[in-house]
Amino acid sequence: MEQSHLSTMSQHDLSPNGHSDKEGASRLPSAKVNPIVSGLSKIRPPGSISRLPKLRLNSAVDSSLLQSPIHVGASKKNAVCKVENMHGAVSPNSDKVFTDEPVNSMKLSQRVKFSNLKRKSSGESPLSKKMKTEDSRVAAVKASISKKAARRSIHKALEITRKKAMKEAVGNPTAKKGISAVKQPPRALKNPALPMKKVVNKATNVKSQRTTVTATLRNKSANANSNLTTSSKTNASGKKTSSLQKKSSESSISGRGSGGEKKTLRKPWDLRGQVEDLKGELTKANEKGALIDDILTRINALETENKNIYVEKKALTTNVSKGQQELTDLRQLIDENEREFQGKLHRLNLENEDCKHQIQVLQRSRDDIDLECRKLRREKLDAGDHIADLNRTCKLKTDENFELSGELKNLKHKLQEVLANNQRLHQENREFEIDRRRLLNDVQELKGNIRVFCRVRPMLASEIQEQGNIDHIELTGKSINVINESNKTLKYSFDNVFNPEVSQEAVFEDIAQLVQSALDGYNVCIFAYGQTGAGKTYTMEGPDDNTGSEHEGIIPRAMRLIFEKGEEKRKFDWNYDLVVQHVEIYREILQDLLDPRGDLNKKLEIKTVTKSGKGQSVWVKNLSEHPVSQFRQVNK
Ligand SMILES: Nc1ncnc2c1ncn2[C@@H]1O[C@H](COP(=O)(O)OP(=O)(O)OP(=O)(O)O)[C@@H](O)[C@H]1O
Repeated sequence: MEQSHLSTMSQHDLSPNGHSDKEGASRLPSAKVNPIVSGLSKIRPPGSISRLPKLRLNSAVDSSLLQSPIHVGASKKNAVCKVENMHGAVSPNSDKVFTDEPVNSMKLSQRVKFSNLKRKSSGESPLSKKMKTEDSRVAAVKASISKKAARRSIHKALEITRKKAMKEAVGNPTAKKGISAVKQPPRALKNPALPMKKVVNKATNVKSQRTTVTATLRNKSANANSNLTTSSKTNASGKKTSSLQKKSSESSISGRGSGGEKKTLRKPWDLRGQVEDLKGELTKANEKGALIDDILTRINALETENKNIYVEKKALTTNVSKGQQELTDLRQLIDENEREFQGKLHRLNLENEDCKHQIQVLQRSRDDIDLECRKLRREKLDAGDHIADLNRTCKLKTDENFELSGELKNLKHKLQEVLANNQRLHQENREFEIDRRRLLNDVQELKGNIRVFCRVRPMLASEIQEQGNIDHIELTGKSINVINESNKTLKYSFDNVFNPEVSQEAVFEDIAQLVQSALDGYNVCIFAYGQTGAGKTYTMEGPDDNTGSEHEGIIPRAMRLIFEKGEEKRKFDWNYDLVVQHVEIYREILQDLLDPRGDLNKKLEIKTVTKSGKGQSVWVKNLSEHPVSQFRQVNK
């Protein structure tokens, strides 16, 4: 039954909020296994001994003592404490010290965090080292309160207390009052939650009561009932003391001891027996007092330890807060770094894809280049063969060139001779040209500067149909014989007479010399005269319909000859600039036929300019000029 009570109390004490919370206990399995850690983890401020938790000891306390609600005091070092069996939830097989002090939930949660941090951390952090140190200290404290050590301390204290009590009992005559005081339980001891300072005060009262009991034993003559009555007057506990005294008396009559043992009923006159009983109780009280002294000593040690742990835990808490803040900062930094890393990773993946694509393109290009290289190597081999052939050919050509160089030298020499000869011929040609011009001009002058040709056109089909053949005109060389109506022959002589069968080319042969005279720098005028339909237009220009170059008239043929003669003269360093003017005189009115504006009202005037030594030059004022360099420009 004691053990089951212990288990229940342990679970309740370890709840995070200090109440009977099984759920809270279940969340803290480690606290269940080692409850002293939780009790010590609740750090008290230095000097607050009144709030220290009550300690529960293990089987070092006698079972009868635990069952009996006897409160005793011990005088060792004037330290007083109490032990109650009602809270002595100590396991007989356990060396652990328990406390019913509510455990601070925050501290426990912090401890759980420490454990979590310790588990999460792969290395040995300073916090985990501190926790390990704390656990080792707790283990040391538990070991110090081992069963054997407690028994030795209790026996020693009881021995000392017994001797002191016997000495005082012999010399104290007022023992009768103390008997009732011994039986009187202090009010503070009924309340397990009383502060430790009050417990100490009550224990001081118990000490004085124990001294009184010793005095009573020394007298050996006091009446138990009367003593019990008298002690109620001197006891500071008042009414409660009287009630306890009555309980003690009844207990004595009923014959059962406080430890549940069966006691022998003492007769009222059996003072010796009663003294023996009191001695036994005194012995037990002394044992309890020694035990209390030992416990107080350990309490002081634990308080000191508690203070140190408090300071350490405060420092650890500060360090943990800093560590948590650092951990939070590190996590934020890790998150930022992770986001940045993810962004960089994404960019790198994209770049990687681009690189892969570029690599594929480059690989294809490399394959193409390899193919091209193989092709070029083959071409190189072919080119090598070709170069060899070319070298051979070049060598042959070099030899040939050497031979040709000799020939070239000879040719150059000949060329020099030809050039000299050409120069000579050129000079001769110039002289010949001058002679030719002079002779041509003489011929033209001999022929006459004004020459008249007569051209008889053939009869048209319509004329033949209307008039038939004409037989009254006879052509004889350079004259025409006309038989008039009186049958008289009239002879007309000309520089030349062209019969109807003479072609345009034949007519132009005589005209061509005049063109040469014009190119030689002489003024030439060719015009046709005759009645309507005589054939002037045909002779000068050609037929209306384009029937071919053989029917071209004098003007186109003269123009072609001018350009041809000009090109020939260029070979002999002659340069000609040709301009064209085209004017029509109709009814004494001049008309510019090449006027680009087509101004028919433009007034043209024939002017004559006298040049010194060159006679007169005729020109038409306001007549447009058109430079030409090719025949097709004028044959439109
Ligand atoms: N030598 C020729 N051979 C063949 N046909 C010719 C010859 N001369 C003129 N004719 C023809 O005679 C016709 C009249 O000729 P053309 O128009 O040249 O006369 P014209 O003197 O210019 O007349 P007009 O003064 O009225 O202009 C034309 O049909 C032309 O083809």
